[in-house]
Amino acid sequence: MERWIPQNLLDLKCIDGSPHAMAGPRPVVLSGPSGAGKSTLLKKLMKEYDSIFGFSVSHTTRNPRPGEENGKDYHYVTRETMQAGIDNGEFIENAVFSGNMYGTSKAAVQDVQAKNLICILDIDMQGVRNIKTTDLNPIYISIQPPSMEVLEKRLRERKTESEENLQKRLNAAKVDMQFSKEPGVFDAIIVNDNLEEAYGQLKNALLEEINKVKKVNMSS
Ligand SMILES: Nc1nc2c(ncn2[C@@H]2O[C@H](COP(=O)(O)OP(=O)(O)O)[C@@H](O)[C@H]2O)c(=O)[nH]1
Ligand SMILES: Nc1ncnc2c1ncn2[C@@H]1O[C@H](COP(=O)(O)OP(=O)(O)O)[C@@H](O)[C@H]1O
Repeated sequence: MERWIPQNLLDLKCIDGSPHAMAGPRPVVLSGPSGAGKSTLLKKLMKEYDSIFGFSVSHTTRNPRPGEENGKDYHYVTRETMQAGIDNGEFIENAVFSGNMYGTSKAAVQDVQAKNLICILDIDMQGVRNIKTTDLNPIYISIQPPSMEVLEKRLRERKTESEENLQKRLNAAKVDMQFSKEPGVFDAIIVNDNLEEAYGQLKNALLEEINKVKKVNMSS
């Protein structure tokens, strides 16, 4: 078994032991406004391809929603714990969204890559900007709602947010929708109107990486 000492981000690619090898398939970043359907789509993907994709479990200071599990949806932590982890260099990126801290720890990505799975990150646009300064080299996919009106309706019907939080998310969504139009930021932009169609587009965007993993799995 290869001993792993994560010293810097480069090591995240070195699960086969070779220092600069593009060992596994590329990770996948899903971004887009809160309520656009990122969780819904990635859960569908992980259900259909459970031996191919693994979720990078972020840390957050927000409270768990009913049905969410610590360690599965997020690692729920206090601000003090999160800040200590950041100060200690344990995070690849971190951001404040709607008043709460969120971040991807090195361990979250490492856990998935150590299983030779494609690591999926669900992160906001600050996370996208920050990941772009690292050498993680993921495929960037933006999930967008068909309109602000539909987004608001879906967020309200999800019934997870207070009115104040909902407004914060809608304001952030406007900025996010502009950001997604910046050329070169995303490899694919998927408008989640009809869920099945959006899911089909997502699978299509990831087909090459899915096939890479299938090939490796078949030969091992
Ligand atoms: N930068 C960054 N953003 C994250 C991370 N985890 C989640 N987010 C983003 O934080 C935002 C709020 O997430 P959440 O509270 O789960 O609400 P939801 O997106 O409405 O379900 C979303 O845009 C997520 O993509 C992370 O580790 N880093
Ligand atoms: N294509 C769709 N049509 C209708 N409702 C959808 C669609 N995609 C997602 N939803 C619903 O919209 C809400 C927001 O989706 P969610 O996956 O939680 O978004 P995000 O993770 O981007 O915040 C959820 O209640 C979800 O069931």
